[in-house]
Amino acid sequence: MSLARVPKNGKVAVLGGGISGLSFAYFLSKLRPDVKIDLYEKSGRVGGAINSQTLHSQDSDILLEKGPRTLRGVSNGTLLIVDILKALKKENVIQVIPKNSPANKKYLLNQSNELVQVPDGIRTFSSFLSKSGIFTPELVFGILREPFRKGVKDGRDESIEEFFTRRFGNTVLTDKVLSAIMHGIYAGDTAKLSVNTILPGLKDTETKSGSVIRGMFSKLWTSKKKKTESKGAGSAENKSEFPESLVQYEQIISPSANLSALSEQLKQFPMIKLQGGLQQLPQTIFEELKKSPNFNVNFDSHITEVDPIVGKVTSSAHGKQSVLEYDHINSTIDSKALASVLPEGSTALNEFKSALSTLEFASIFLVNAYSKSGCLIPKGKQGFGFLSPKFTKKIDSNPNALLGIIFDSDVEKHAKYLISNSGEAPDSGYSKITLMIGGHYYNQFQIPSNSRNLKIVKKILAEILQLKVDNYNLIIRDEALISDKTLPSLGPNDILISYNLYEDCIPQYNVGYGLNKKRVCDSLKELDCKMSIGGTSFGSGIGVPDCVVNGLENALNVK
Ligand SMILES: C=Cc1c2[nH]c(c1C)Cc1[nH]c(c(CCC(=O)O)c1C)Cc1[nH]c(c(C)c1CCC(=O)O)Cc1[nH]c(c(C)c1C=C)C2
Repeated sequence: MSLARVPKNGKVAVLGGGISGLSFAYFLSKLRPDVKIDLYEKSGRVGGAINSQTLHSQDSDILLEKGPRTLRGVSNGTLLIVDILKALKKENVIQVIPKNSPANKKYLLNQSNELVQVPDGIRTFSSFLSKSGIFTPELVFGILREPFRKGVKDGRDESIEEFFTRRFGNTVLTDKVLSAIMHGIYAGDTAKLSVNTILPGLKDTETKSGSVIRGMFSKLWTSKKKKTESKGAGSAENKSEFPESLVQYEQIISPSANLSALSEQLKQFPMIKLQGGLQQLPQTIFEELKKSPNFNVNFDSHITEVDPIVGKVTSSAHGKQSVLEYDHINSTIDSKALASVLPEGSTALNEFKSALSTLEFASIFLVNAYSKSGCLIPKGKQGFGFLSPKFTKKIDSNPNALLGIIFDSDVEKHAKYLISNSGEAPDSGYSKITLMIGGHYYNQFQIPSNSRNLKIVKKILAEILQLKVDNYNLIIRDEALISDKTLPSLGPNDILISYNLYEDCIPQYNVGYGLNKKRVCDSLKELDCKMSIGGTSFGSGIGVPDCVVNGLENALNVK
């Protein structure tokens, strides 16, 4: 069965006021202004994981991003986001980081606690090879042998680590490089993350060519040949470069979007941010939704039961219970939360519940640090930030469970406005960083207490960022406990440390995820019910742009 269209003047419930729920509500309200939309949000704010907070001191306002802060420039979701902000007259907050900006430099931590730049040219490539510890006879021998190793064609899922061990005979690349990249996207473990879900291109190449290296060379050759041929023929391909959902967006919702031109423009910018914080995105969408008489939001609302067959949502807010029936429910809450409010029922419903509950999550201890005198980022290491690899299979090879650190102030200082030509922001000498700690490590040992984690933070500042911590006065804030957003005036020797523990915040696309997602989709279809699901658990991916695309697809499916 496919999802039923919402009837004229029908009613739709959206569970979760994060970017996924808001995007779905926004697109549906544009496609079907007649439909009544009720949004249920458990907290008192919109945005979910996107959470920009401002602390006010006497002489400055300090913006702290507690969740995602930048967007990939080249992605379908970013095209939608930029077009939405333009349509809602917020294009003046869009900032971009050009390709050649120092803010694009990324570093990897090596085992001697040095930051080694990820190659962006020949000079950085040779220094990366020598300093990252990957240039070993083991790796060279592994690469030379790879084209002659037998390929496996059964499509069986395996971890990234298993795949690389099978193809290259060792884990040098995964331990020292890939594990870091996976820390920087999923906070996940290469020994568990699914190669079929996360790197499907690699698996595909092996299946088609029998070898990753041979397959890559053959792809390079074919694409070069295609380019020459199309140049010679002077032909432009007719097929749209965008998926059907974006084509429909341009046709129905935003006919003046010109996504092709926008896509060409954004290709120059690998990274996008919003002046005033990424929160501007959910907030702007929310302000637009609120203008509609057909939109209603229920804050502080706890969902106690969702019946996807009848379309019933039972919730309580401020001690009052409500039971309402809908023509459609779009759930964007995490899969565990959704499973916990589904009633017991048919085999298909139980199968749906069980598939939803299987997903693992990772938790993050997130610390924003700010110094007025700019002491936090090591000299000569400006850039986006650095990632810490696993180094080896042993859990104690990264005893601080550090995943990576973002150099927020470098990104802020090099951002340019997309629309106006206001140029680079003046350097006011401050530094601001975000430490990400924990992730998959917290699934292997107990999450340390906040005080233990703060000791780890000091150790990281001293040993990796080379800061003489004892010479500074640390102003420490547990943001979950402090509601007052004012700060004392900060001096040059003060360092603000603002921390939060986010439990179970990032879904882990581990081995078996693909099959499990299929179980979720199949059982949902079999239920013949009134529910679609979005969010990061079983939506289109983990990034903000993925959530927006997923919101559009779900809205188009019921329009
Ligand atoms: C250190 C931990 C983390 C850092 N970012 C995240 C974590 C867990 C979360 C995250 N980062 C990315 C995404 C996906 C976004 C999307 O698809 O839109 C998520 C959820 C993007 C990303 N970050 C890095 C890479 C290589 C990527 C993927 C490609 C891209 O968007 O360019 C690198 C990176 N992340 C962090 C650091 C410190 C870092 C590199 C220095 C922090």
